[in-house]
Amino acid sequence: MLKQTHSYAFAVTVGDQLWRPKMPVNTDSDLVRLLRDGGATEEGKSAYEFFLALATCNTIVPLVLNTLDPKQKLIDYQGESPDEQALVYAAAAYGFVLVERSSGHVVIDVLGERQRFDLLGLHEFDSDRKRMSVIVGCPDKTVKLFVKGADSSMFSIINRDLDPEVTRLTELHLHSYSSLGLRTLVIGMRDLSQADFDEWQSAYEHASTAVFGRGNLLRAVAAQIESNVSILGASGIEDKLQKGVPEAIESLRQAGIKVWVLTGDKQETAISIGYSCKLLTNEMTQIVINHNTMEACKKSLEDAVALTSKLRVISPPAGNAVSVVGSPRVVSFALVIDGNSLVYILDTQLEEQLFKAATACNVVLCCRVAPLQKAGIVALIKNRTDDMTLAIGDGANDVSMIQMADVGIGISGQEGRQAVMSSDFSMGQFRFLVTLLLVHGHWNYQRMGYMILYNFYKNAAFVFVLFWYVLYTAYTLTTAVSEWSSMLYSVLYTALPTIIVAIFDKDLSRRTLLKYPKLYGSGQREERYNKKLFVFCMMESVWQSLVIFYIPYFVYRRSTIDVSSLGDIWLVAAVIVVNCHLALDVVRWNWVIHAFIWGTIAATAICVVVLDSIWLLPGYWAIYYVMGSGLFWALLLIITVAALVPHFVVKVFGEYFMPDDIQIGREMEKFSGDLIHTPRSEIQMRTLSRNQNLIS
Ligand SMILES: Nc1ncnc2c1ncn2[C@@H]1O[C@H](COP(=O)(O)OP(=O)(O)OP(=O)(O)O)[C@@H](O)[C@H]1O
Ligand SMILES: [Mg+2]
Repeated sequence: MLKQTHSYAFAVTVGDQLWRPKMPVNTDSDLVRLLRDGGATEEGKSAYEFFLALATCNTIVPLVLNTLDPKQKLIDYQGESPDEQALVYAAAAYGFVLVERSSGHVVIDVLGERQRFDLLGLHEFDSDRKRMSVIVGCPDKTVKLFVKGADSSMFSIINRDLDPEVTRLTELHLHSYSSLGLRTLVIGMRDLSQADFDEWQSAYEHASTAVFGRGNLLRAVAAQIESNVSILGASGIEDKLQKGVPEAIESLRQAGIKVWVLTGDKQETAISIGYSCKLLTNEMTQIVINHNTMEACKKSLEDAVALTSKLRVISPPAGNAVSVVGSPRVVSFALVIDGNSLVYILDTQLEEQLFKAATACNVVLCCRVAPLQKAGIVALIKNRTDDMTLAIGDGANDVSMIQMADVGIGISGQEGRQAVMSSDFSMGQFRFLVTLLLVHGHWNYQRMGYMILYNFYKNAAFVFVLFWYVLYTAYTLTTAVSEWSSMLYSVLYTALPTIIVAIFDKDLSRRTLLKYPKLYGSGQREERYNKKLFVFCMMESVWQSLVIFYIPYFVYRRSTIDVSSLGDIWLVAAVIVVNCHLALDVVRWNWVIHAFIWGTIAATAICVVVLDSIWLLPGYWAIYYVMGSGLFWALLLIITVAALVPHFVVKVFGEYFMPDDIQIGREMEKFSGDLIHTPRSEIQMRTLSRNQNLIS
């Protein structure tokens, strides 16, 4: 177990300079002594080779940094795997300081003595093999293979003839490390004879120069040489959770989002991390599926489905997480399933059972899964439900699932850029996901929903006005509104306010949305865009068009004004009505919205006057015939009021008698004094009808 504290155990002298690893590591004095003095004993030799393996079997690049003191330099280890960095720092602290790396060799300061090791071969780590290995030519002319990897993959390649006690003890230690939530690795070694090496070299050269299927050939060569390995030791590395992860998961779950965890880690580590991020709780019933045969997996899945449905019958559904005193206890389930079992389940007839069991559980935790299995799990949900899936991950092994999910998010961290490069959004910390979904997701949804409806409405309202006119022209499709005005209606008279409101308006503040994650449910219940709202907004546009058309029609029916003047009145009235309609729906006013809504109405008036002053156009002087009279202005006012009264009344009644969560939230914001004193649990929000899935 390697812990970082503040003591330097080792430094390297280069010329008159002192080189120190950048990260201070606390060391075990017994182990340091064993390494220094115990070269002759079996235990000392193993320890020596263990640290040599840590220093050589990696892809870390050492960088030498200057310090304020010209006599001191810091060695910074850079690499894509934070685990490898930790291990190389640990090796350095015990006297195996990686000083230099080139493509063909590494230089390691071994207990004060510089040694050059030839890198004869490197089988890179990949998440399917779950191990990596290097072939090293040592200064004493021996050739060694160092391997490190996940326990599951390492125990399958060890030399069974060697001391079984070592294996047993290693397994015991690994179990205790992973139960503490540490990420474990097993390190092994094999001495290669010249014949072994020659055989490997020719196979390796053949594979690495192959034009087709190079990856598979190289993997086969690696599998060939990575056998009969003897165990040198195991390591446990603390993988600290980022700040705010438990709180973020809690918020997401309150928002009705199902959180599933897919990790390449060992089962015990994954469960322990599940507890520390509060995804798993002691009240949960854990269903563990961890088998090596299809029959066993099938039986476990059937049992899981039966158990969840049986216990659900006697307890309320999962969505109703609020338990009332005296009511039956809410039974929540966590499904823990490992990659071995998924091999027999994904892409087979058992997939359906897995889907049933997983959706019946509150939490799903998949461990030791390969990258393609991660994508398979996302596809399991995506192909069977209408729910949206979101995958978030930080490593190269998360790329497939990020690409498979509807929304892919990459965390830019210490594990390289692959996840970020393949994602739709990238962020520095997991907790920012809450703001992305609950705040920006909510705002975007309500803006998009409203703007789609509003655009249908405003265009329909105007087109209906033109249509009513056609009824009086024997369906000849002549129009009272000039062609210029018809075109400018969409391009100028009503376009900009729509865009500005869609950018600036916010139905609720960021603070409220973050404080009450259940407000996110509005999107899941499709409250801002649905058939009912669509029909309602079409009815509004019919009503408003009737008001806009018929009031001037009846008023001027017996007058001498021509059809172009009437057309101008219809146009100006329509622009005022649809813009005032928008103004009625704006929640958060600012000067930009004011400027664009009222400015657009003013701009329309100016444009109409200018167009009617051009003697070449058909409606020349039309507006001047009517705008001089008070009747024209009174009409505009009457039309606007009459057109908007139903919208206003429905809005007021709806908000007063049937307020939805958003409206309650808005009122709370208005009386924010009360908001501060209202305990969170007293505010009842609706439960969700649909779920969304988040997979990380
Ligand atoms: N550089 C490495 N060298 C050797 N083995 C490694 C290395 N990195 C990871 N492993 C082993 O392979 C396993 C699988 O790694 P993988 O990157 O697929 O998932 P992970 O990093 O454990 O989990 P997560 O899915 O949370 O990123 C790890 O649990 C670890 O035991
Ligand atoms: Mg990883």
